[in-house]
Amino acid sequence: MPVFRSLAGAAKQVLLSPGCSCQTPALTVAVRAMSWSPRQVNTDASFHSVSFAESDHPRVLITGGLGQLGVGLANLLRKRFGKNNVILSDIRKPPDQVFHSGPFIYADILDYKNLREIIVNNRITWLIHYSAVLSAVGEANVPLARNINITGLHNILDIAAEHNLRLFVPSTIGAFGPTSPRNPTPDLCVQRPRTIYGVSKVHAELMGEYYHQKYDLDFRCLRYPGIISADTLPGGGTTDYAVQIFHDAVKTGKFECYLEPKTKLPMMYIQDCLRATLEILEAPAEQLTMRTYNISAMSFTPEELVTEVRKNLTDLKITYKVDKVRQEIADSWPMEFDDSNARRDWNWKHEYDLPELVFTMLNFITNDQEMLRAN
Ligand SMILES: NC(=O)c1ccc[n+]([C@@H]2O[C@H](COP(=O)([O-])OP(=O)(O)OC[C@H]3O[C@@H](n4cnc5c(N)ncnc54)[C@H](O)[C@@H]3O)[C@@H](O)[C@H]2O)c1
Ligand SMILES: C[C@@H](O)[C@H](N)C(=O)O
Repeated sequence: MPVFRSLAGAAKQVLLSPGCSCQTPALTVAVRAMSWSPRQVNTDASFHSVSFAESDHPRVLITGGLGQLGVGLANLLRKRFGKNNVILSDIRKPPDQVFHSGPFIYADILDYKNLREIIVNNRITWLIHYSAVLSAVGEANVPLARNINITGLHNILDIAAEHNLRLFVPSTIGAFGPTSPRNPTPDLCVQRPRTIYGVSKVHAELMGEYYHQKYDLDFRCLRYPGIISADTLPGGGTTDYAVQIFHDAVKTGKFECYLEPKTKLPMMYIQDCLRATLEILEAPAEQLTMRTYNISAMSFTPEELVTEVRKNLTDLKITYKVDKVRQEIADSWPMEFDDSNARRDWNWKHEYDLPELVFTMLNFITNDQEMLRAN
């Protein structure tokens, strides 16, 4: 299903998901009141209840793991740390193949007690917080985005501080806005985003850095560009067109783009994104001069992407039907991302550029289609 064509539906689906305690404004308030009470975050508290030898493999929990990025990250981390040391979680039912590929658990980030139980019972040492409502769905449902991206994040920060966890929270190019320098956008500059998604991600960056400085929380954060993957669909963002084009090109030979042809945005192939995530998580603390880094691989416009796809699928037909909301968002985001600090501090290097990305995506989706036809 083309995710970007049914944002209202997607927002509704998250709202109505079993276990998601965010159905009405009244409930929202109740959740906030309840989830505050069990916390013992004060300056005298001893958060560091259990410590693990450095040589031990980390025990990892990934929240929001059934979205575009979580399953791929779990696969990568399981190869490195062992299948049973990486627990994938979400509030949705996992597909069979995910359920059978390693530990999966129900975890609602709005339920602090449930989170604490999972962290304690599974002796979690690294928390990777992927649950979020992305930019376009967030604009369609601000209360939901505020609840998941801000209230949920507060639970995550407190639980991580309380249990001395290494915490990774991704941020985004969407954490910048129209008054930020856009070409290129450095790590440190004006950040006045105009979406609830962007506002919540700036909040996450600042809160994480504050907890690091105040409570010694091992907070690590990367600002991801738009991520492109072949086997998982994006969850309702502004950059989703750059995934959908490959599926439509292979299946139907045509694609309708909701952004203008000259809209330039930073993008990255999923494998680079997940490898960067593992690298920042493993980087020795003394190498990190900052706790929030831009990472970058390539920038392109729809027009440039189409030109590259047509080198492989010459008959691809493109039409443009601009979506006002997403166009406005894209016009306020970085065009080129300056990631020189990541390259200097922990040796970040991307592997996929535009031709490599297009080749890999088309290959994957074409093979997938052929296998489907054969079965
Ligand atoms: N995909 C991208 O292009 C991109 C770019 C920049 C940053 N990011 C960030 O990376 C992270 C992962 O992105 P993604 O694309 O996989 O997101 P996604 O939208 O595909 O998935 C988010 C997941 O969060 C889950 N979720 C919703 N409410 C929840 C709750 N109450 N408790 C637990 N889980 C809940 C959803 O079920 C969903 O599976 C997000 O924080 C996102 O902001 C993604
Ligand atoms: C860029 C990113 O955060 C996400 N893909 C979105 O468009 O919302």
